[in-house]
Amino acid sequence: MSSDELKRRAAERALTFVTSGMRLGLGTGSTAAHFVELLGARVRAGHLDVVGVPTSEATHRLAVQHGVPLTSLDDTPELDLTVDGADELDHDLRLIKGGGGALLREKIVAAASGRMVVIADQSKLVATLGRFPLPVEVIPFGYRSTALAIARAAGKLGLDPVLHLRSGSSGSPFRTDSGNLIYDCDLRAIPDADALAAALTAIPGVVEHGLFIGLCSAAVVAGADGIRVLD
Ligand SMILES: O=C[C@H](O)[C@H](O)[C@H](O)COP(=O)(O)O
Repeated sequence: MSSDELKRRAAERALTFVTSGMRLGLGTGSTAAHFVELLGARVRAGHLDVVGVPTSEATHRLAVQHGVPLTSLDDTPELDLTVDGADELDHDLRLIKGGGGALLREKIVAAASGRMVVIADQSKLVATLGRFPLPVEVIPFGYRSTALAIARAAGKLGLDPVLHLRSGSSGSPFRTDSGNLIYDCDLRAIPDADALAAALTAIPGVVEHGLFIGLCSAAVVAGADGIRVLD
């Protein structure tokens, strides 16, 4: 079974967490896109009555396309449930997110939600976070100084945070929906995610990092042998 089919199965299962009347956070990425599409089908069929807050401009467009009614955090500052993908998750439901550059809005929306459910295919579940390069969002002012501070915080000699580039472009830096830059930090393993998260948060030019700790309450993980719900 393809990884995309597994993502869709996880998304389908996550619909069982949704009930009418819920205010939902809508994640970003290929897995979350399956959820938005399936959710839209239920809404259009009259089986669910929900409102969603998208975590990116891309998800906003997708939700409109699939007929999911939208609101904003300004109008609806508290949400019931966010369903989102992840780049990695461990068995303590700590996550790396932001491979698609949406980590800032994703974290704000997750923090405003009573529950966050992550949907993923089995390949994302790891014993120790860090195989996926950790995205760190920084403001453009002084970004090279901020990169040095990130390398120091990561405590790895020779770590070279790499500026995330636009896909398929001529090498221009990727800009987030908030106009910031992303550094990808290839750490191989993050043995103490809490300490790293605190160190990154303390750097003035860092807007947010892709470590999601204490935010995710359940994960739906789809593998070839079935679906597991971790909580
Ligand atoms: O910024 C992107 C998000 O954090 C995504 O949820 C994450 O990158 C996973 O994306 P995908 O479901 O496409 O693997």
